[in-house]
Amino acid sequence: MAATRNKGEEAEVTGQVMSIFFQNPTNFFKIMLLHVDHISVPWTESEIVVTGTFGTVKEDDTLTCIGHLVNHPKYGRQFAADRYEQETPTSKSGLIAYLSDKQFKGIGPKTAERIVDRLGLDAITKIIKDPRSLAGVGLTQKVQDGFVATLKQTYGMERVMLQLNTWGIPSNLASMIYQRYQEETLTKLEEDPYRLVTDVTGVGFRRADEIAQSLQVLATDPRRLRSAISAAFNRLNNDEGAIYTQAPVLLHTAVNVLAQGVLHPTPPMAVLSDVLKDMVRERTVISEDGRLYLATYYEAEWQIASGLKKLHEADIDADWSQKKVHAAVTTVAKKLQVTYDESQVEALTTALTRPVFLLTGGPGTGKTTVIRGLIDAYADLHDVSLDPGDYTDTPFPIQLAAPTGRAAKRMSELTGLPAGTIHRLLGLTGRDPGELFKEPGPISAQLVIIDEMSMVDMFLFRQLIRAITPGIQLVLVGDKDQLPSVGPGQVFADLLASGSLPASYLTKIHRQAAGSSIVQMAHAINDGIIPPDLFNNQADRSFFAVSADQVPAVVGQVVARARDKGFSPLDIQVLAPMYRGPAGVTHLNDVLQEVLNPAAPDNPKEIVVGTTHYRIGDKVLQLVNDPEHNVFNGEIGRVTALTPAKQDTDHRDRLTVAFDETEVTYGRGDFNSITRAYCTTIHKAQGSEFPLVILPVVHEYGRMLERNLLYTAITRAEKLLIMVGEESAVTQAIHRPGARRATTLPQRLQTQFKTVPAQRAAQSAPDVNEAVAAELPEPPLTYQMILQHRIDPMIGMTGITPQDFLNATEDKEG
Ligand SMILES: Nc1ncnc2c1ncn2[C@@H]1O[C@H](COP(=O)(O)OP(=O)(O)OP(=O)(O)O)[C@@H](O)[C@H]1O
Repeated sequence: MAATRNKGEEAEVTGQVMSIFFQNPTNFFKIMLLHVDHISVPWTESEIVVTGTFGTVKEDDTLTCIGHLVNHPKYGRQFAADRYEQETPTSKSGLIAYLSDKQFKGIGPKTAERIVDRLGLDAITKIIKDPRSLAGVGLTQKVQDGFVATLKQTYGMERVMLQLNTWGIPSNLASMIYQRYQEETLTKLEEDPYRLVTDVTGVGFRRADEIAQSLQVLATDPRRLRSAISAAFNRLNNDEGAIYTQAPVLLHTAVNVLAQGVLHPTPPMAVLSDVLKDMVRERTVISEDGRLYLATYYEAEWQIASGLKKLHEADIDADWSQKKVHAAVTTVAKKLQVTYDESQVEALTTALTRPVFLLTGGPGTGKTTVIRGLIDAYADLHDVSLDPGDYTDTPFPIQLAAPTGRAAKRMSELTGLPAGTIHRLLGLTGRDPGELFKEPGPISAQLVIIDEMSMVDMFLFRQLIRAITPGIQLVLVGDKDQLPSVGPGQVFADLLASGSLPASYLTKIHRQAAGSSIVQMAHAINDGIIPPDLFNNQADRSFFAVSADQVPAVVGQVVARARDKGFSPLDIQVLAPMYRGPAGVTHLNDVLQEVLNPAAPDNPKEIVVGTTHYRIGDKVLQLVNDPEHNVFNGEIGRVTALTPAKQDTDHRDRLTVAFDETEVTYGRGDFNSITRAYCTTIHKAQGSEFPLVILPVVHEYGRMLERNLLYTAITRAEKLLIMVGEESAVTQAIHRPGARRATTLPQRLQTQFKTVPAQRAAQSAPDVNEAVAAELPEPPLTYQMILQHRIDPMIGMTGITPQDFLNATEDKEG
C-alpha cells in the first residue's frame, strides 16, 4: 500500500546523512537516515528517514530537503523529499574533508590541504573550469585525470540537479533530464528549455514553459512559439490521426497550447504566424497547396510511396506460367478442401505472382482461407518446406506478422506456422519512439504476409517497407473498413484508394453456418444499411434497450448470467469506445470486477494503483509492447500472484500476470503497462475476437459513435453478440461514416507509380529528397509565396485575436 501524504504545506528538514539504506543507480532514488538539525514541522526524534531522488549524496553530507511528511503503512512517518539543497563545503576544513573523501582516489588530507592552500575556497570551480590549475600540487597525471573526472561527474551532476530543483523541477524528473543531457544539461536548457518536450518523455509544453519562466524567457520568444506549433501538430497528428493540417486549424490549436502554458500574455496571432512562416522557410514544416505538414510526416509519406514502388518493380522469383499457378491453386484447394470463389482464386494467383499485393474483405469473406492457400501454394511452387524444424540454421522463408500479439497468435493458430508481431519482425522494442526513425535492419524472408493491416500506422509501415529488400514478396491483408490505426495515417485504406498496387476485394460471405447473423449484420452496417432485424433477437445476437444510466447495471447482470452459464471471464468481452463516463471503460470495469472478482475473505490481498484495486484472478490487458518479456500491446491475461509492499521483504508491490504464453511480474514502476480488462476499448480489441461480446451503445459516447467503430466492435464477436443501450444511438452510428483522415499518401503513390516510367524507376526510384524538392519551390520562392498569397496563415482571419479562437472552442465544446 502506498504511503499517505500528510495534508498541508511543504515542510523542510536540514540534517546530516547518517546512512544510506538504499539507492537505485538508474534513477537516483534513495532512502536515507538523516540526523535532524532543523525541521519545520513537529518532530520529536533526533533522526528521520528521508526518501526521494538525490544526486551524489554520501554519508556526512548536510542536506536541506523540501517535501512532505508521509505515513508509510509499514515504516510509519518519514519524509518524502520533492527537492533538496546540499550544503557545499564553505570552510577550509570542510573543503579538505570533501576533497580527501575516498571517492577521489589518490587524494589524502595532506594533498587536499595543498589544493585548498593553492586554489582557495573556490578550488572546485577553478579545477572544473581549468584542470591545469592543479599544476604544482604534485599529482601524477593519472591521479589528476581521475580526480578531475570524478569531480566533474559528481560535482557537475550535483550542480545540475540543484539548479533544476531551483527551477521547480522535482528530483525524479530532474534525474531523467540529467540522464538525457548529462553535463550539458544546463547549457542545453538555457539554450532552449522547450527541447525537453521532444527529448524527455513526460515533459509537456506547460512544464517546459515553467522552466522557461525561471529562465526569464518571454511569452513571445520564438523558441516558445515554435514549440507550441510543434505541440499543436502533435496534437492533431495524435488526436485525429492526421498527417497534415491547414494553417488556421494549426494556429488555433497552437493558441490553445499556449493558453495552457504559464507565460502570459498569449502573443498576437501575427507573431505566431510569422514563426510558422519561418518554420516553413526552414522546412521543419512543409507547405504544399495549402496543406501544412511536419517535415517528418511529409517525408514518411514519400518514403512509403517510393519504397513501395521499388518493391513493386523489383524482379521476383515468380516466373511461372499461368497454367502452373492454376495447378498449384487447384492442388491446394483440394488439400484444404475448399472451393475457392472467383475473387479468391484471383487473389491467390495475384499474390503468388506479384511482388506486392493487397487483400481486403469484411468478416467471413475468406481472407484467412486465402492466406492458408497462399502459403501452401507458394511452398509448392518454390519447393520450400513448411516445417519450421527444417530451418534451424536459416530463417523461415515465409514471415507472418500482425500488429498485435493476439492477432499474431491467431494467425499462427489458423496457419499452423510461426507468426509474430511486426515489432518483433523489425526488432523494435515499442518503448522508444526514436526507434521508428532509425534505419531498420533487413528482414530475412522470401515472402512476408502482414495481417490486420488496418491497424498499422504510417511510421510503423514505413519501417516495414524500409526493412523489406526488393525481391521479397509482400502481401498485406486486412479489412479496410475497420477503425484506422491508433497512430497517425490510414495506410491500408490509402494504399487501396490509390489504385496503384494490385489488390483484391473479397465480398462474398462464406461464413454461412447456422448462426451467421452477426456477420450478415456487420456487412449491412458497413454498407450504411440498417438491417430490418437489427433490434430483434436472433440465435447469435440480441439487443437490450435500456437508458444510458441503466447500462452499467444491465451489463453487470448480463455478464453474471454468462458466467453462470459457464463462460469464463476470458471468453466474455465487454467493449466500449471510451474510458470516461458512467458507460465508459473505467466505470464498467469497476462494476464488472465487483461481479466477477469481488473483494472476498478468501481473496483479501490487493494492490492499489490510483483508484484501481488489483486482486488475484483479475483479468488484465497489456497496454504496451514488451518484447523482452514476450508480451505485447492488446494481450489479455489474469493476475496469478500479488504481493503488496507491506508483505514483501523488499517492501515493493509486485503483481504477476499469466498470459497465454508467458508470465510477467510487474513492479510499481510498470503498473501503467496494464489495466483491468473486463471491459476494454474497441480500439484495443482490434485484432482480437472473443466468443461473447457485450457492447453498450449509448448517446453518451458522442462523436465516437461512428459506423466503422460499431462495425469494428461487432466483428469482434466470434459466436455471440449482446448489444445494450439506446436504439437511436445505434442507428446514429450507422448513419455516420467515419471522417477520412487528412492524409496524402494516395496522391504520393499515384505520383510515384504513374509519372515515372516503370523501367527507369526500377533502376533509380527518386529518393525522398528529390521528391520533396520536386514538390516544393526553392526556399526563397516558397517564402515569398507564403508571404504573398499561397498559404498566408492569416487568410480570412483579419481582426481575429487568439481569444476569439478560445471562445469559439468553448462554444463548440459547450
Ligand atoms: N471458398 C470458400 N468456400 C467455402 N467456405 C469458405 C470459403 N472461403 C472461406 N470459407 C469459410 O468461411 C469462413 C470464414 O473464412 P475466413 O476465416 O478465411 O474469413 P476471414 O475473412 O479471414 O474472416 P475474419 O476476418 O472474420 O477472420 C471459414 O469457416 C472458412 O472455412
